[in-house]
Amino acid sequence: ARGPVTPSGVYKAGQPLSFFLTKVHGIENKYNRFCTMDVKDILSPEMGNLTASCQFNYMFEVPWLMKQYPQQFRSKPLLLVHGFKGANKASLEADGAAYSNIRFCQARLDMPYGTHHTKMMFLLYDNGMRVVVHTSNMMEHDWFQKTQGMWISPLFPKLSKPSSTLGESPTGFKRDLLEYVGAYQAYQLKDWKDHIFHHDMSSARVFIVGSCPGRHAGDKKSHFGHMRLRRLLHDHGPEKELVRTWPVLGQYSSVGTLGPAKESWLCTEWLQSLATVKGTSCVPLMTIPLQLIFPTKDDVRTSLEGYPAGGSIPYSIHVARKQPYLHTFLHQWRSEGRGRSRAMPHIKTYGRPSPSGKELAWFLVTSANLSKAAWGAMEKKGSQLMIRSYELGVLFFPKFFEVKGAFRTTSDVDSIGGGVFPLPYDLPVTRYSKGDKPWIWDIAHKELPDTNGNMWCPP
Ligand SMILES: O=C(O)CCC(=O)Nc1ccc(C(=O)O)c(C(=O)O)c1
Repeated sequence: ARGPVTPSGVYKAGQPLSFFLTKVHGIENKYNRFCTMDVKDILSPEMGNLTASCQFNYMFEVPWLMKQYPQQFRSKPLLLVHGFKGANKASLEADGAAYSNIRFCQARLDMPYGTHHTKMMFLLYDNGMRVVVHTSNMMEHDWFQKTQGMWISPLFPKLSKPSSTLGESPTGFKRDLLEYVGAYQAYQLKDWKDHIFHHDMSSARVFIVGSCPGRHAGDKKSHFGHMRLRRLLHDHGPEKELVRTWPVLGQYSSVGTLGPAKESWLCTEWLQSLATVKGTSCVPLMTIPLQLIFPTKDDVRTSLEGYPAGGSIPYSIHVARKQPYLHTFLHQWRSEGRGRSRAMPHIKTYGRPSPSGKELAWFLVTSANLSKAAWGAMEKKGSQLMIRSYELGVLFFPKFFEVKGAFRTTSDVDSIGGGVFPLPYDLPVTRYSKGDKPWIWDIAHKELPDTNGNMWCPP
């Protein structure tokens, strides 16, 4: 099947879920034809006549980023929202100084060890606005041979006058996006808050799941991080009976320190949130299979990029050796259906698949890795949630896409379409083989050469 080939054709074919993977260079065309978009496709005039944009991200290669915009859009106002301080901030601002249309907003990071991880685009057109929530840094390597994900909003039409209530979606998208942007308390974001006020976002069918640094207590405790996900699953999640034996799935590209035992945070507080079902979080956690997908050393070694792919999978030996229990939950990166087994994951996704993997009760694509910094950790006997980083994701529930019960899924590119959820990887998952080790970026890997015939000798 030839399938759509223009950016707007591919975008339309991906509706209404609008969940895309980035184009992977160097693989067969068929794997880049459906539900895939490249950065230049997102910024194409076919998606709208751009008048201004805002890029929230962690890492920016400014000259490369400017070249991704069509020539006629390169002079439009561009705001870069980052979390850099000191020399890194000075270096980024120096890169931007060459472009008179670029302005900066430094996100405040008051908690130690926090990062501005959120990856989001605001695209303002002459006839509306679009929001993109994704997982790629604004640098060439992130859009070349990795598996990355994105949700691209519908075109939100302009309202005749600004409103915080008009233009609200069934999922509260406009209110939640405004709350997230408001959390920066940054004057440079005022114009973009006004643009959000000025647009009709009623067609958004996903929920915002964000994190922002701070100690969130009272009713704010459920506005961010894993407690936000717990609240949304409680209000809109699957029926307890449907998913009683279904695993909780986590897939990510980095891991923080999670504590000395699985009971410290992973299989208590965090799993409690992800295992929440409609109406209750009181589920017997011991009965819930936890399946974590994280690339093995060999997945990285034999990947399209070879060992250098591991430069974006920053799992440190100092963290890994403190938590050997984590390795009992690990599964390989497999994406035969999407042609991406060798395109290492920088995408982060979480969900509730059936044991066969043919059904899915909910799905989250987000910037959040498996870390307390990203998801938050309870303090003061669970009265407050402490989050260190900015993160952003969008959550898909079947009922908001007129699907009864669970999504039917596929990772086979030939059966994408018709309301089936296009998975980034193959389900059911594949356990680590005997002898498989998780990828660790700060130790040498010299037993076997990678795709390019090189070894990995970190400094
Ligand atoms: O912070 C932690 O939990 C441990 C260290 C770490 O994970 N750092 C990091 C920084 C930037 C990015 C990014 O690419 O934005 C990513 C990522 O996305 O994997 C990860």
